[in-house]
Amino acid sequence: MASKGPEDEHPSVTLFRQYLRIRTVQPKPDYGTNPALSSILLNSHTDVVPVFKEYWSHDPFEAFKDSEGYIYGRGTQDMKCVSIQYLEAVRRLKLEGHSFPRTIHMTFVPEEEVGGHRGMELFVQRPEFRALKAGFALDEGLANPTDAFTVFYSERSVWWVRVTSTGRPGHGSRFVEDTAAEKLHKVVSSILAFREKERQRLQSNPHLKEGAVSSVNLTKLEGGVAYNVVPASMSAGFDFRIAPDVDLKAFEKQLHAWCQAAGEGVTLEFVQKWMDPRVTPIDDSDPWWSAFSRVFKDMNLTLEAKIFPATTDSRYLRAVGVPALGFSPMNRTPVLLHDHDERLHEAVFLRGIDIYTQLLPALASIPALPSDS
Ligand SMILES: CSCC[C@H](NC=O)C(=O)O
Ligand SMILES: [Zn+2]
Ligand SMILES: [Zn+2]
Repeated sequence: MASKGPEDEHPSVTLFRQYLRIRTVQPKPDYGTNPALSSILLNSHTDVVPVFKEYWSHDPFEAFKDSEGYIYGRGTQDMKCVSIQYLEAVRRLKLEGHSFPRTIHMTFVPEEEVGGHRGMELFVQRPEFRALKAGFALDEGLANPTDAFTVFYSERSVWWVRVTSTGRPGHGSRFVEDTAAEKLHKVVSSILAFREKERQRLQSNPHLKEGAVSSVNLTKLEGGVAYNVVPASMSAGFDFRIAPDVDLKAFEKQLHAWCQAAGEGVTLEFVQKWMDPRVTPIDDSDPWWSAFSRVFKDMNLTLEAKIFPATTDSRYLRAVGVPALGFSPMNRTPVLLHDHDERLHEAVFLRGIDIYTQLLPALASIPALPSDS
């Protein structure tokens, strides 16, 4: 038989035959026609966050698809969709016989959900990363419930701060002076007042988006041994997300000042402390942005540029000088990352592949730039 359809063929054979169709013929193999130019890096992380299975309508690891076409599963939005969309767009472009001046690399990295410290943070320091010669990167974004797509050009700096207050212990029935709890309460009040100020600033200005103001939440309280023992030490944990225009040195001083104002024996330590916020240019004079945004104009799609409210591996890429945009092609989709019933409609997923199929040629065809030499 000359050619069997893929339906009754072993998938390994199909894959083999697809590989054979890619024209890697010397002396002009089609794996990026101008290796002197910097490459396009398509990054995605493979890890996902845990689930509370009992709150899910379907098993979060079964990839259940309902009768309307919604696919349920941990990672449908964050960000297994994007990994497969990259692969499918590249596969489509290869099957159509395209090749571009710039090489396209895909990285599938671990550990993003716990800070990327043993993932992208290490990888960007490796010679293997430098060998990729990445000139521009795409990484994850967020869904947008409206018709528009969101793209992220920066992100807030994450600071996880543990404030420890020490004071005099004693019997729970007495007015003990200088307790750890009183002083911790003062710091908590100062920080929550800052939180309220930022919340009001966001609420009162419709032009401001979530990522443009700083946020903080009190996420941990630790201390105490018994109801009738005043503890000598108590601590509070805070998750700060600091807007990219904030002077971080000055903000750190402010944190110390709040601790000092609470009294003696109040100290702070950092569990996460990002000090290098970067902004990827999004003006039309920037060739990467110009190519990226032009595709949306040509496809008649609306694009909203924002600051990512949380953190992604893009920060490590930007910090080593690779301009990165956070983009997950999910419009008309509620933001359900890390949530119960995380899901994505198959039509939105498939449309995302179409978008990458337009985006990748545009980015990989940008002619030589001053930054390439
Ligand atoms: C600093 S480690 C935490 C990384 C995590 N990233 C995605 O959710 C976040 O909380 O933003
Ligand atoms: Zn993610
Ligand atoms: Zn996540």
